[in-house]
Amino acid sequence: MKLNVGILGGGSWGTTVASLTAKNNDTILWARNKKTVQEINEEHRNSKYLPGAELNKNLKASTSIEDTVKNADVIVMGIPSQHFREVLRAAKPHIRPWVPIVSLSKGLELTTKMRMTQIIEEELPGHPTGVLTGPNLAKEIHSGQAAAAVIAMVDKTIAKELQQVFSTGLFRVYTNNDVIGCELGGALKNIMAIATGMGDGANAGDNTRAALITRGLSELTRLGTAMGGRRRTFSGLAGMGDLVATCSSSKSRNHHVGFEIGRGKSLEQIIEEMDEVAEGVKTAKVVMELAKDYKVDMPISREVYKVLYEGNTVNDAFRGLLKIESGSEKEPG
Ligand SMILES: NC(=O)C1=CN([C@@H]2O[C@H](COP(=O)(O)OP(=O)(O)OC[C@H]3O[C@@H](n4cnc5c(N)ncnc54)[C@H](OP(=O)(O)O)[C@@H]3O)[C@@H](O)[C@H]2O)C=CC1
Ligand SMILES: O=C(CO)COP(=O)(O)O
Repeated sequence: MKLNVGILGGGSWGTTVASLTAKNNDTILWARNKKTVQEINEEHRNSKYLPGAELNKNLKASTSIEDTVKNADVIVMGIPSQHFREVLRAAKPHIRPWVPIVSLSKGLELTTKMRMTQIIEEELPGHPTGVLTGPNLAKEIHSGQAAAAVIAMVDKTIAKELQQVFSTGLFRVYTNNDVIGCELGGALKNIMAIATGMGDGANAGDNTRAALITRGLSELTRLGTAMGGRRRTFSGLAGMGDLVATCSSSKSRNHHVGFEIGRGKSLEQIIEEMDEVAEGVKTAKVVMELAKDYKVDMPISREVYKVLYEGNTVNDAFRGLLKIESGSEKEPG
């Protein structure tokens, strides 16, 4: 069945997902930047975020939130987490009552510690909500490389319908009804990507990266399950899958932040030089509070936080991790 899809956010991921859904559905992408909208409509490109990528010719873009969402059968939010709520509020008066809202974002709101689907439920109660997540580096999907993702929704029937909307030949979408776990997997792995980036930038080696990924998985599983996610979810695409892709890829913005820190640059300079979002930088702050709230030990996240915000060096971080007594791998998390 062909649906009307309204996607908010013309960055690298919002544009990528819009180009995928435009293959089989009528899709409108909202971007606030007029030049981006004009370029998508006239040249089928978004050169700011996806240089060199050719977008689906059926994709239409608009600077009007109202026009993007008013006839939509599903709304997709590709807005970075710290701006998610303000854009959703702007769209709210124009959204029909029953329409499902799917988040693409992998972060937590700094001021409230909320997940994006919690924000949707708070701002638009009664709408089915979900998240599309997984190991999905936008630039690879544009180069025609195969990838798998998860659509997580509590309502299995809607999840199955949306599975069809997002799936294309090379983009394979699975369903999952653990929204909390899927959403937390995507947000928490970004901190681990900063950690492995730091190691890679400082030439720490492949063994170190593997140790960080593996212990990172146990760390994010510990917090994720304490917050209500299912353990099994963290070993799936939204957990381990995304963790492995992001922690080992120079295409990841979070890995890039860590890498440049590992090479000696300051966080301020790195952010200044970046045009795209690295969600893990803010998520690291939220996670320190969540770790306290849920009484969960998060040693890797803590060391990343200290480097980002307390002036510690990458060497301090690795020394800090090595000082911790190594327990048994059999223990929970
Ligand atoms: N890129 C990827 O590979 C993937 C990203 N994600 C997640 O998707 C989410 C979106 O990221 P991504 O597309 O990569 O981000 P980008 O940094 O590529 O783009 C950000 C987009 O958000 C817009 N934006 C920023 N601030 C505001 C605001 N205050 N109001 C309205 N629009 C705003 C930008 O508009 P403007 O250009 O006008 O500034 C731009 O369109 C993130 O949470 C990310 O973690 C998930 C999977 C893969
Ligand atoms: O989430 C992503 C891939 O799944 C994208 O990661 P970055 O935001 O670090 O680029």
